[in-house]
Amino acid sequence: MCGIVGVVSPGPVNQLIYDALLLLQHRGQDAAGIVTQQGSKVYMHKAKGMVRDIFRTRNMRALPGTVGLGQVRYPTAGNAYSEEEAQPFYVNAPFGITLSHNGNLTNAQALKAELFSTDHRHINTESDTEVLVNVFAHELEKTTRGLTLKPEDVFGAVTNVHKRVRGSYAVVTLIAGHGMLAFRDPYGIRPLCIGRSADGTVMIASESVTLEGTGHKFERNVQPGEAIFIDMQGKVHARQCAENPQLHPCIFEFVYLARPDSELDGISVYQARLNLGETLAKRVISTVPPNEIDVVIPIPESSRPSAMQLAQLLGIPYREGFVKNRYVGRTFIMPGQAVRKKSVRQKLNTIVSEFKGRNVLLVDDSIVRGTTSREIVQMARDAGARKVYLASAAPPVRFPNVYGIDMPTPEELVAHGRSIEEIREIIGCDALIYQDVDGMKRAIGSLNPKIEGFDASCFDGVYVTGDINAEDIARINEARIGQEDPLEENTSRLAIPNPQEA
Ligand SMILES: O=P(O)(O)OC[C@H]1O[C@H](OP(=O)(O)OP(=O)(O)O)[C@H](O)[C@@H]1O
Ligand SMILES: NC(=O)CC[C@H](N)C(=O)O
Ligand SMILES: [Mg+2]
Repeated sequence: MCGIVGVVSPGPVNQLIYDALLLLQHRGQDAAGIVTQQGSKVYMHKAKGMVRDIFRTRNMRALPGTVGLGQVRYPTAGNAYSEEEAQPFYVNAPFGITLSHNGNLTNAQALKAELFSTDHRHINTESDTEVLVNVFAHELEKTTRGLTLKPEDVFGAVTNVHKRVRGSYAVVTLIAGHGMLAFRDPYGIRPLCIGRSADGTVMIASESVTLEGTGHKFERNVQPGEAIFIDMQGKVHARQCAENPQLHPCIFEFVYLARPDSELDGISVYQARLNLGETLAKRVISTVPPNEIDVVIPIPESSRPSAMQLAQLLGIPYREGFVKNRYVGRTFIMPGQAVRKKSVRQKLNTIVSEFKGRNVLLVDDSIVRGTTSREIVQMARDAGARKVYLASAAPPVRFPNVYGIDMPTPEELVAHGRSIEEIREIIGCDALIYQDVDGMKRAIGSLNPKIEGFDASCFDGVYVTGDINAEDIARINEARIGQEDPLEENTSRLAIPNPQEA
């Protein structure tokens, strides 16, 4: 789940894209990049790190032009350590194309071989995005004649991309001298929306908060399979390019990935989290009598709306017991288990008086590797809690994700192949309460009946593209394992240790 943005404007776009990337930073902390175009020349700056550290004044000055793209990266293919895999990606033919991608291609390796043997294109990194830009460039080459480019040519190329590419992809791309194109995979797994400002600037971005926060009015979501081409005059052309589009957005966006002040595919992320808290409250009652809970404490940041709603329904005080150091990023999207584990302690600290002598119910939005929960439960005990109960607003994460969330290895998921009691033992809490899969789907799906279904694969093992088997998962997993930072002593692919060893 990277964050992407594309802009066509009457004025300079460098600062606008920078501001948009700050509003997408929660979607990717490892690398960022901006590309702009002035005349027929393309300007790019990309590097590892957070947006604020990458773009200095001299870099911003070197990004002139009124059209551009930006990306914040959270790697799901290749690795976090290679600067070349930062986005956007550039290919020089045809026209000069730059592309930014949120998602993950599940047939990237097959496409890479095909690109070499059939299309005679060399792919130089392990990034699936480099594969994607080359497939698109090859298809655009085929649909265009000479130096003119018509919207039909662009739509023809996207139609062919949909035929060749599998997996999830929300994309913004710049075709030098011609305009900006955005498209979304036929299942709409990753989010993408379009908005406009009073001066006629058109912005396409991963989340609605990016549009609103930069002075653009949200117009609509890009439909699954749809392509939107904005020419250099700012005229918007749109076309459905997939044969059988179906809206199945990733449910984990609502659980954790997106900002609560965004609306994705007609659903307020905040309301989704409140609803999750409501259904979770009912499950808590059936496990722990509410009179045995003195206080409900959220695990900052993402669980707050669910915890608040749960506490209200149970009639139990909601208190802040952990203070978050705002200068430490999101731990789940950090690369490598060692850094994630260290960061939980750096990021959260207890207010001892909220725990001392109390039975506390901690609420988190999700438990994935269990890194956060194990540390947090221990911290609550160290602060003097009598009983520590833990509730998760999402069901157990039991299956790998192949669509743009970095959880490719089943063994690293604390809930994989384990009973709730076994997980409870590993986490070390006195009771563990999980949301159930249907409850989660109902809580969120009820907010937009038009949604045909969700990609909830990490919870239910059902892959919406229908073409993922154990072999694919092993291959995607292998590709990620091989990309670990050799300098990191404790890799992210460690199996969960026994409680005795922990
Ligand atoms: O079981 P784990 O592998 O630890 O992953 C789950 C945790 O990671 C996320 O928090 P994160 O710190 O990334 O971000 P947040 O501040 O938005 O909650 C999520 O909200 C859970 O707290
Ligand atoms: N999380 C994402 O969307 C990642 C995009 C792309 N697969 C990359 O690794 O750069
Ligand atoms: Mg969290």
